[in-house]
Amino acid sequence: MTARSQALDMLRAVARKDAGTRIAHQFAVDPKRVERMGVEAAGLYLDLSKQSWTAEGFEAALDLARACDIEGRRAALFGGEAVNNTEGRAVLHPALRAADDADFRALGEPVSEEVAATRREMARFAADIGSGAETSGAKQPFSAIVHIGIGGSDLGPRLLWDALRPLDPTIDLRFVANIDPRDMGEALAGLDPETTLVVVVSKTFTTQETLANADLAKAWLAANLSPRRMAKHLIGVTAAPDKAETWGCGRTFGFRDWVGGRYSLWSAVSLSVAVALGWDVFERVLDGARAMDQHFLTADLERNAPVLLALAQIYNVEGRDRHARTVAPYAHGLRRLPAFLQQLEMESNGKRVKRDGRPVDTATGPIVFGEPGTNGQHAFFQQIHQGPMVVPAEFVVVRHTSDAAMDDREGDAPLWSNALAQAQALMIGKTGAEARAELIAAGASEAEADRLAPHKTFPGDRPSTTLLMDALTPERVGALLALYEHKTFVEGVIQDINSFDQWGVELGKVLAKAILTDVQAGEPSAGLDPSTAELMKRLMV
Ligand SMILES: O=P(O)(O)OC[C@H]1O[C@H](O)[C@H](O)[C@@H](O)[C@@H]1O
Repeated sequence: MTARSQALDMLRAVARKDAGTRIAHQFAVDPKRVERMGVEAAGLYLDLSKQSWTAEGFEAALDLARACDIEGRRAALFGGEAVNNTEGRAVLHPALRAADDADFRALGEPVSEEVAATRREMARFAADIGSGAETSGAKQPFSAIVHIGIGGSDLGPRLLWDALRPLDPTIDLRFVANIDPRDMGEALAGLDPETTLVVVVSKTFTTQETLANADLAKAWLAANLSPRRMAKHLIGVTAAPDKAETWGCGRTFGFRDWVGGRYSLWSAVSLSVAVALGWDVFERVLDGARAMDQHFLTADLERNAPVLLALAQIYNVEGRDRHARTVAPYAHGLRRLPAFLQQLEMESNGKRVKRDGRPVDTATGPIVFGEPGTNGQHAFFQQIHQGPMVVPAEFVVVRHTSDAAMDDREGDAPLWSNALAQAQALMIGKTGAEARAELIAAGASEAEADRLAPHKTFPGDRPSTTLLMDALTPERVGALLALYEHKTFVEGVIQDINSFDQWGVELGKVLAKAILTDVQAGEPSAGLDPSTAELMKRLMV
């Protein structure tokens, strides 16, 4: 038996024992709990004291981390080894936010100089668009950007823009991901092709949705601009520049195969955001992520925010059979965080085999879902409070969400007090006796109180994590996303899986092509299952 499986078994055993004690009770028996389970990292504060683990459970989780050689795997990642072992690639997103004079190597090849050169190129392009030095085909300043991309080529940049955009931006930045033409139709509505820049973002430059949308945008430009002028409006961001140029991009910005799609927002993938926000703002995002990298690299495991966040999840999934997690960002600017995390975590760790191809011996990633607070409170939170299934919650709380809120006397207190209240309610709950006493106090008869009390009872003892930041600044947003990246990596290490491939998305793509071929031929191919054939026929009429 390996040290890892021994530690895993121990964690499961301790967690089963922990089930007999309530979270709220732990504060009484362990006065150091908040201190021990609260850590600061790169301007964020992480509170894990409302998780279900006892002091013993917390230690058992740390022992598991120690048994999994997190330090060794972390060194392999930062050292540019082939951590993505099914594709033989390094995984070096930290190199993208490192200092200019860093010396990262991917499989031994130096990469930092090229990273710095691309950053300089991006900075110049952003400055030139901003100043009007870089003009459209008609020699006018650009006033709008249409960013076309999907998955990792969409979610990160979109989140950055939502979180950091000014209320009245000088560049009208719009995102298009879906192959439903409605998405592009909405994005192009009201834009002037003469002053619109189209940025096509695709690592592979083969993604069906992105190419279909890029063709739509090109046709829209072509209806108004000459081919020579049009080239100035078409920018590619890709790891396959030849493909982008063949397609018609007048200029391309590159990144390498050691940048995974869902880890790519630190690269030229965020070009359109860097242009629209200004390069200095984007640089501050990188600074924040770099601060989190430093924390991850240097903090002891028991004070290491990404490690502890990962352990809380492993404890819930492995120890307590909790296979879902809800994320509630209490900031309108972070409303797409759940969608970003769905890709980051579920595409990274939703795996059935370990690095060596043998079946996993853990449950791997849980289902991640969420909505911004307070919206989610008026919808699915009912089930989080009273449903029979325990769903750990994660509250991301921002003291000042925007300048507008800071002008208000109460600031954001009405927003964040809701987050604190939800976490508290989940933990303390309300007993049947308390519910009954409240009903009686409100004038209900004994019989009525007996009838209604079970409906008004909250089991409580439901775990949550709270993440605090002072303001939605570029640095904090960068640190937050880097925190989640490293958390995802640590989970993958503990589960012994490759977090950096995504073969699970391939089969559907291949079958979609085959179905489209059938549709073009006018009938389902022989051998197609009857259900799919029937659905296809109904759609083809
Ligand atoms: O950037 P692209 O090559 O167009 O890929 C876009 C996305 O599609 C793929 O199917 C993967 O699931 C994602 O990880 C990726 O981010």
